[in-house]
Amino acid sequence: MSNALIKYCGVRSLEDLQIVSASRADFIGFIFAESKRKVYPLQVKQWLEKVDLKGKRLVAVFVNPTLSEVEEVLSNLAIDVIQFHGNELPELIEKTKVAFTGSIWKALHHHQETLQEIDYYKDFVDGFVIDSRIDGQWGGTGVSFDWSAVPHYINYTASIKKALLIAGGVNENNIEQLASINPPGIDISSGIEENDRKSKIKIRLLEERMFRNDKLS
Ligand SMILES: O=C(O)c1ccccc1N[C@@H]1O[C@H](COP(=O)(O)O)[C@@H](O)[C@H]1O
Repeated sequence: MSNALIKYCGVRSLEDLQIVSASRADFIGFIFAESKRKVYPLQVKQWLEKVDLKGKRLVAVFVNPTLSEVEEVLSNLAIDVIQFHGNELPELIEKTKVAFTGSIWKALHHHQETLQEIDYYKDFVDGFVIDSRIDGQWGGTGVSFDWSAVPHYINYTASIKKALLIAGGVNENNIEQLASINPPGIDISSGIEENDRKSKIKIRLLEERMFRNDKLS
């Protein structure tokens, strides 16, 4: 059984939103950055008026935004978490906190010095998303990193009392392997898509496998 929180990210249509709202996700993410998954605040606002989120929390994902881009999203949408997925500086994070009382997560790419990067950001954010490092791309790559490093991230973020989500290439075929390492959170975008749309079938398979032994525990 897994206790991991789930974030389904990269919702880019009303249909995607309806599908993930009916899932077991805890968080729903929208990409406000250059990506095939990019969405706009007013568009998302219209979708949200038509869908019951069933208590799921909303995450706004940015890549090196200006403060006014962040403010535009916050003024239109009831965002619970901001995820900074670029190389944002602590100054921007601090300015964001003036108008935002929700949680802030910093996404970092897995490499030799990611634990030092966690240290650098730890006083400014509430949690971390660890994603794969792929040249020329910030996220949404569909590529996993070497999960033998995940226990180090779990132990370190627990010791500093920060949230942790593992991202990058998670799908219905490898979810059991990742869930068995017990990360506190799992973040998925490409792995629940079919032809650039969120897939009910992939989500059902992934959740069946992730929570396979729930009834036995
Ligand atoms: O999903 C995107 O298009 C994206 C673009 C720019 C920055 C972050 C993006 N998504 C984040 O990437 C991981 C999930 O990636 P994957 O597709 O499951 O491998 C997750 O943190 C998303 O928030």
